[in-house]
Amino acid sequence: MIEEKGILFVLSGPSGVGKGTVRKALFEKDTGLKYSISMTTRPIRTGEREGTDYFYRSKEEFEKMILNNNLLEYAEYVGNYYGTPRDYVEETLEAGKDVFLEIEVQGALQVKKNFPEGVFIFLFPPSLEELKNRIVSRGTETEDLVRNRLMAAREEIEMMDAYDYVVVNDKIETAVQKVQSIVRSEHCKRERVAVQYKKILEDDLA
Ligand SMILES: Nc1nc2c(ncn2[C@@H]2O[C@H](COP(=O)(O)OP(=O)(O)O)[C@@H](O)[C@H]2O)c(=O)[nH]1
Ligand SMILES: Nc1ncnc2c1ncn2[C@@H]1O[C@H](COP(=O)(O)OP(=O)(O)O)[C@@H](O)[C@H]1O
Repeated sequence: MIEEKGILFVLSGPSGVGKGTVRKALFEKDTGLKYSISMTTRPIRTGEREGTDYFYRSKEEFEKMILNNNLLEYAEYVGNYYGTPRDYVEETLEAGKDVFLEIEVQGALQVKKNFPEGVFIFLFPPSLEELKNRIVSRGTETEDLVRNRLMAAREEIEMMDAYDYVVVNDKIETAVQKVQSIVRSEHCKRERVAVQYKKILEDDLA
């Protein structure tokens, strides 16, 4: 019996494309995926909870974690740090469970260096116009920041080639279904490898 490790799935894409929205809808379904809760220095928002949405830490605590190599990746994003705790990801994968990260593009590219066997999904806006509408309608950004985010989005979109899959986030439910299909299809790939390996062992014994 071969011990199967879990699969690391990474959902990423430009700010405002709908990563958080798609991830939340995905986790309402029974996928068996384990969500890796990130560490951040940004202030907690009303309705959020420590240890559910994020682990909220001071800048000093976060920088200590960087120095101790406790983060699989981290990025500075709009003045705050965000990072993925290394132990949770490694231990969960080791236990044979799949891990799901929802992170911005710089972080996803760092993960790809450490975990090239991960499955990288790029969430793509239906158009730049719609991306702008989503950033504006969320109402969290000033006009200048909206412009900065759109400029950053153009650069982020250029990174798309580094990803295994691209999902257009037109209708939320369709995008979620596509991500679910990717998860299922990756399971089938692993199963195929496992079956082939088993067959080789049996052939050797025959
Ligand atoms: N690199 C990295 N990005 C993260 C992490 N956790 C969340 N993010 C990203 O940080 C960005 C800002 O997240 P947040 O402050 O929750 O705001 P919102 O998602 O824009 O409402 C989003 O693009 C998240 O996907 C992480 O652990 N690492
Ligand atoms: N498929 C979609 N259609 C319309 N609006 C969407 C869709 N997905 C997300 N949104 C909206 O776009 C805004 C940005 O979504 P959010 O999940 O915060 O993006 P991100 O996490 O990528 O920054 C939110 O107001 C959200 O409700």
